[in-house]
Amino acid sequence: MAMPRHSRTHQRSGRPNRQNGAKRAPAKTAAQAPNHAGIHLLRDPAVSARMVRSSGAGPGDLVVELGAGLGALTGPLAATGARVIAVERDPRFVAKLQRRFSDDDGVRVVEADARTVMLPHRQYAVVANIPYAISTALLRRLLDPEGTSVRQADLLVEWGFAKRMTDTHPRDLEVAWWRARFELSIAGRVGPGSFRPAPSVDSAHLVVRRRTDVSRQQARLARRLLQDAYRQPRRAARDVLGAHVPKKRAHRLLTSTGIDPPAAAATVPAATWLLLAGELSADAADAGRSGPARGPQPPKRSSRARTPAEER
Ligand SMILES: C[S@@+](CC[C@H](N)C(=O)[O-])C[C@H]1O[C@@H](n2cnc3c(N)ncnc32)[C@H](O)[C@@H]1O
Repeated sequence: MAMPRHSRTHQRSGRPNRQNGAKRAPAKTAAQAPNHAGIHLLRDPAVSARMVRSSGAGPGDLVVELGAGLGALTGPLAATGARVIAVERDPRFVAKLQRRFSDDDGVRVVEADARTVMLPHRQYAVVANIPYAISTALLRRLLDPEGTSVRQADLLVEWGFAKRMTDTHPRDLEVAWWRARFELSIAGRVGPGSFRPAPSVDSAHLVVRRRTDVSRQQARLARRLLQDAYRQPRRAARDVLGAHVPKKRAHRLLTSTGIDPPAAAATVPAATWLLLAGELSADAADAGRSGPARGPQPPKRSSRARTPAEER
């Protein structure tokens, strides 16, 4: 990413808004009153250390830190020997970061909005204690299939948000689709005492890892199945799958994954649709075709749905 050591790539809006780092809940007491418009800085070095360790950052790696603040994560990240691009929107923090890391060639401070800053083309990791208000926007940005080459993201987000992202039955198609290509998991719960000032809700260390066990074709098929299932949640699972393979095959595949074929599509976990997409992808490969199987099928290998690991 060709950015100057300190580049002002985007104008700040100038509007006083809660996206400027607010951990959502308004302060209730003077002692809790947020500095810098509600920004909750990380003050627990154990949390920073866990996040940095989890990111796998090391020499030769490129890490983008979004919302670097005063550098609670930037410092430990730089200590791993990784190259760090610290993105921060607030010029007051930018100035402090620049002073703190002026002698460190491995850290580049960029004054920009994390939602629009140019992201690297080469593979990179993200580590961030991001404002709750922009969690969705950032995930959308980072996990855009066309967009970026993010390998892993370690994020501090609101606990409830992390639960929604890792739910067996994601409420939103978009989240289900992210989960077909990335593993989203909660690595730990982080209490308000880990931040200054303390927010009024718990946070989660959310880990997002690009899946290496899902082929492009499987992901494409999973998207189609998920779209159908989310758009017609009451439609029978066998009919959703039956739009892509003959009915008998759909029946067998669903049964082998423990799904009752007439069950409503909405009751099938997102992970199962991904598994089924793997089966369709294998069918297409077996048939020597590039697209999903549509017409009558050759004799089946096995009615047992293979796990993504077996697909490799
Ligand atoms: C919750 S604080 C975390 C700061 C620091 N990473 C830490 O853990 O102590 C969020 C930081 O993100 C910055 N920020 C807020 N909105 C941003 C945006 N859209 N783009 C870049 N930085 C932003 C804030 O100025 C603040 O420094």
